[in-house]
Amino acid sequence: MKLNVEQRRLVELEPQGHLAVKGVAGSGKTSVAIRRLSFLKENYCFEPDDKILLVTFNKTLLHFINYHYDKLSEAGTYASLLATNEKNTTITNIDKLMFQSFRKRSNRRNARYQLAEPVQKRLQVMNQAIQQLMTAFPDVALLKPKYSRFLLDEISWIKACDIEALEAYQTIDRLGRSSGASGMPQKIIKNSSTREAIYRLMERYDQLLLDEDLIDFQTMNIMALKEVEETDTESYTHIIVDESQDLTKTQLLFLRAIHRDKPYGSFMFVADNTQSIYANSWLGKGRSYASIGYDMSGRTRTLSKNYRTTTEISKAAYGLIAHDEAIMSNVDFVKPALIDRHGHAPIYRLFKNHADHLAFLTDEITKLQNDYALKDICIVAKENRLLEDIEQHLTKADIPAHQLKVAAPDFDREAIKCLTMHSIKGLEFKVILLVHLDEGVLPNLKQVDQEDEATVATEERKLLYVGMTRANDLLYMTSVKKPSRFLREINVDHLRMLRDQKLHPYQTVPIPEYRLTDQVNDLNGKEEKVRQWLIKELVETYHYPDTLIALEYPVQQFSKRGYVDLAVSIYKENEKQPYFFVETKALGSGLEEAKAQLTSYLQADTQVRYGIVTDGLELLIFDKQGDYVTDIPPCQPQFLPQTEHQNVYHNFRNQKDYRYLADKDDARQVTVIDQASELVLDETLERVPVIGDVAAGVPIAATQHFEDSVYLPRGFIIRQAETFALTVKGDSMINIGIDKGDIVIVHRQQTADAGDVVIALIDGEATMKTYRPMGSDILLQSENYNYEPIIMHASDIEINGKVIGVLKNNVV
Ligand SMILES: Nc1ncnc2c1ncn2[C@@H]1O[C@H](COP(=O)(O)OP(=O)(O)OP(=O)(O)O)[C@@H](O)[C@H]1O
Repeated sequence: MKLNVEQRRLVELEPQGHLAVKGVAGSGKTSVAIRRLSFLKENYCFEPDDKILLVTFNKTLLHFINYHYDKLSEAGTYASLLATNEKNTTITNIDKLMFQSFRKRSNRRNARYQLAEPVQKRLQVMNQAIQQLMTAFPDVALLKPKYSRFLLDEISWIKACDIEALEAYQTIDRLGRSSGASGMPQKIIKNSSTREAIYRLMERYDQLLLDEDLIDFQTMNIMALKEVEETDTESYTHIIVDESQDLTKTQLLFLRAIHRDKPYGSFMFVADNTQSIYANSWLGKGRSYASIGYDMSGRTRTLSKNYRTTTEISKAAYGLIAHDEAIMSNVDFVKPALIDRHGHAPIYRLFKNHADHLAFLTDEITKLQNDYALKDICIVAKENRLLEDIEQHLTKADIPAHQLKVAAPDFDREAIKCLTMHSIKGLEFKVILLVHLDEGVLPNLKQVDQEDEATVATEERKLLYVGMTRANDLLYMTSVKKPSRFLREINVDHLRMLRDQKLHPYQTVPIPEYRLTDQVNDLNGKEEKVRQWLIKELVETYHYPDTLIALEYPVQQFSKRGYVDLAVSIYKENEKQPYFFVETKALGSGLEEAKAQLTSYLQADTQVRYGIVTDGLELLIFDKQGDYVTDIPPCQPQFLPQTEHQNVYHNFRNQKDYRYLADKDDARQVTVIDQASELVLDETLERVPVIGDVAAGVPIAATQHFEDSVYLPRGFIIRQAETFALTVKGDSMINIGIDKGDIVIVHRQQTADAGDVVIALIDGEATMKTYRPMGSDILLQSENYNYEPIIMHASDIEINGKVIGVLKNNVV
């Protein structure tokens, strides 16, 4: 991979303290971070105590980096990058790093704290603390065991923000959540007895845990921070933090504390706020670097090109975030730029039940195996529980699948990977299947107060964005029963129903936009919704004019007459005949019955070629033999009734051929298309009169009357006033493509150069020949071996003009 200029500059920047790198998904942030590590190691580690740290938030990303660069270094490309086992270089994740400091502190102080796991233990202690404090705060309705989960979250947030005093908590903006969960009796407003009660609750809860030698995860982080602030044992000359937007304030302060300030030292924060998906993150909520002690004025760089995904996937993903005011107005938002790499549009499917969903995944993955290795395919869901069924189902169908273990992921195993949206952050796979994008799952607003809905929805929208931007080549998205509201935010033009189809997923057409309503019986019918969606697709995506579409098309089956829901006809040799029949069913109502019905209609009509059945969620296309066809055949020019003459114009001035389309009823309506480039010429047309006939054989009498006109682009002629046209009689010029019935375009002139095709008058009769002067004689040469050349003295020949083009008579 060759870095672009901006990326290379960042890698090779002379280290001068702190720097923020903002970048969009897939812009090479991680790639830059890793190369930067190598650059600093080689050039800016002079002293024996100089050390470099590359830290990630996500553990899976850490493994992914090691996996990737292991591979690269095996290939000899980045031998110096595989530095994890070298003394002065550490690549690790923040939790591991902080846990080590916490352990050191515990050992130093001979303390035996354990993490309070599982969550039930913490809830139990929380309930105990609530009971003990209830009487002290009788008016705080939030102090109830039923809110213990919510209170745990709030306390975790206080610690993550390194809030060390009640006064600080009373005044801090509560970004990420403005109130209690759904049904909460009180808002957590500033300077309130509620905030005081929560703070005291935290102290009590921590003490109760400590009594059992327990601490929670956030306290462990605080202890780690204290350890490095107090002891100065661990320090790094250079620190690079990937995914900075996800770190809590405590974690960021920890990193600041282990950074040793040297004149050639550096601290690079790499971040993308659009991918900030954690409630407790600090910078990701739009807070400034100044809040953790770094002034970034003039110290920010941006990477805006997404190299990972195709233009089609990027457009869909950007369409999603463009809907979110909170994301767009964030000061650190970077507008993504597209690179020109094209592929399939993202595929979206909705299923009415789990069985259909699982069947689709199995079928599709079986097909995908023709193009991709299993390990390059990753199934992603919001929650682990949603992946379990799928994993089991695939395994039963002999498709190896496994949930990637966060602690020790095996990226090389030849099996489909299953991951949650959170743990896939920072990673990429050739094919991503984002499953269960169901309303209620994403977003899950069940526990959320109305006021907080927008905030939580932003977080979950970002989660979907993260998932979508993991795909290199192909992105599938699925929902079961009810699609996530976010899918409605993605313009349906960016999505397809199947990999090799142009068809967009079902979308309800508003009744005022229904087409062919004069043929519709019940505008409010359920089946009509699906039919109208398909009509819209046939017209807008497959380009059939609605004049070729008929509803309730009659089909005679022996003595019985049936009616097909929709028939598309085409013209063949100017005769209209049915091309395909369609049966539409109400949304999600299944296709079996419709397919049987349509098969009998196909048999009954001798001309129709294909049948299509759809219920909006599924669509089958088959021919008369019952063989399935990949896509609906698009409308082609020859399917339409002939309304134009189609001819070829050969331009002698540049020796190029053009398609010349003239309206049958109005010769002035002309379209000229360059045959090589297929581009339509956008030039003013000039009228050229057809003034008579010219012999291309024996001379015939020159006539001078206006019969007709042709219209030509201005660039084809030299001067309109000097241009005329003649209809060709005879066949003496056939070797250069001028035939009987063609119209030649002539520029009026009295002289000619050798080789010009001229109109010459001999004894008042016009003939067309190639002009060859021979001293005082002129040879007029036919371009047909059957005709002898004519030799005449120059004074006996009058040149009337030079042929500059020919409009062929034959229809193409
Ligand atoms: N200049 C480049 N030319 C070609 N490919 C590139 C370039 N820069 C990055 N890539 C590729 O783009 C993909 C994304 O890179 P990387 O993971 O470093 O981006 P990122 O900004 O960290 O992404 P994210 O934040 O979405 O995880 C990788 O496959 C990488 O190899």
